Amino acid sequence: MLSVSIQSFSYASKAILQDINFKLKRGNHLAVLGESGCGKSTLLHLIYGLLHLDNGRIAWEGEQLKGPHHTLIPGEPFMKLVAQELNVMPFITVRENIAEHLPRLNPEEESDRVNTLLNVVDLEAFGNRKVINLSGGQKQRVALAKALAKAPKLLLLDEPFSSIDTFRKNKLRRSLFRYLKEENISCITATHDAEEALAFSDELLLLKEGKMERFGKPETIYNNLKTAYQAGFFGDVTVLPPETVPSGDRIFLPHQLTISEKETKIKVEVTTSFFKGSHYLIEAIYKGNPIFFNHIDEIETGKSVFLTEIK
Ligand SMILES: Nc1ncnc2c1ncn2[C@@H]1O[C@H](COP(=O)(O)OP(=O)(O)OP(=O)(O)O)[C@@H](O)[C@H]1O
Repeated sequence: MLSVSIQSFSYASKAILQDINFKLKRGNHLAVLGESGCGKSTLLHLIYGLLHLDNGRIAWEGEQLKGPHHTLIPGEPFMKLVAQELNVMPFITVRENIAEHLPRLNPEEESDRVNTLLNVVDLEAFGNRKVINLSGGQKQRVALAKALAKAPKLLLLDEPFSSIDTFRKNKLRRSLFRYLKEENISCITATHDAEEALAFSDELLLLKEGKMERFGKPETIYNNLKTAYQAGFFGDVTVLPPETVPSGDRIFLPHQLTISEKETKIKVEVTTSFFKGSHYLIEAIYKGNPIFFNHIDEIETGKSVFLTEIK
């Protein structure tokens, strides 16, 4: 179990993180979601032990982590951090990179281990290629495999899929998170990608300006979004005055509103239809404010329709 309790952390005099408290069970995956600059990387660096925490306590299996003032080489040995600046060696092969820190006692075992990891990151065809000749996304995958080589207990991922195309990203995420579950490796991912956070995490931490906005199960948070800021992570937000909706819920994501055949209190005028593949996102105007809902077809600009909430 990882236990994080940060009263405050500042660079110089500027407070970056405040009152962050959570626990993460062994083998569970936490996604940290927040705007750029809200402190996601700082949180990972504090946990990893690159930054010193004066006001707070970070513990693993009940034991406090001492931080950089007490260790010669920054970083706890049982953790790995895959950061935005990749820790890969360009002039050696993918296999050599992954095997770099393995104990080299049994060549056959080592080779099997490298093969397993090449499979997890879908780089089997590139094992003997020098890293310098790989794309940015392929380098990110080498860095991931390298971080997993010595079987860490906790993996910290800072935007690990940022350079990877959608097709590969989905495949890689499924394969990586399945592997982490099988191996009982805890993982914390800093991300801007709400879809990824919902699909692959056991716990979700929403950060707002360095403070904990929400912490909990993704389903619980998503089904009970309390503010427009929280909802904004997951799509275009509509805020309606309470008198317009019988349930009294005022914050809506586009899938929660639909066209009503009957007259309702929410009469809107359509301004734009955005093609989303499986449906259209419709932007409309309600009493001078934008309102968003999903619809199967495009709707003519200027058309008036009535909306109702989907229960
Ligand atoms: N070494 C540093 N010295 C001073 N301020 C810093 C330092 N590193 C980061 N900051 C500031 O701390 C804040 C949080 O930065 P951090 O990198 O943790 O954010 P982030 O949420 O990871 O952002 P992004 O999503 O853009 O990577 C930012 O305002 C940043 O400018």
